[in-house]
Amino acid sequence: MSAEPLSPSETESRLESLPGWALEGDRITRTFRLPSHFAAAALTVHIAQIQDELNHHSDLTLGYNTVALAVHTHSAGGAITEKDLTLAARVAAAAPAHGAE
Ligand SMILES: C[C@H](O)[C@H](O)[C@H]1CNC2=NC(N)=NC(=O)C2=N1
Repeated sequence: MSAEPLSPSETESRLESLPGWALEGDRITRTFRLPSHFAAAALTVHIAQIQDELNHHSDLTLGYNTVALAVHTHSAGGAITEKDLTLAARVAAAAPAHGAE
């Protein structure tokens, strides 16, 4: 998996296939809304599992019924890379089973 920086325009075009994800500053972000606090907490654990499996980690924020991610690649100087898009896709695939929108 490449850790080459993606340009902002390339990132924007790749995010078209990841609904709900957006480029904000130097990170890609998404906030999920869950049916309960417990469901939100469960999603954070699932995301932590995915992140350890990929050895790629977001800033992950648990709210009352929300889970927010902000991702970039530290080892690429904080740029967006393929690793961030892979993590975003894996989280997007896992979230619906937790009732996330
Ligand atoms: C040593 C370990 O491989 C690195 O610290 C990994 C872990 N998780 C990471 N996560 C993110 N987002 N960027 C990285 O560069 C990164 N590097």
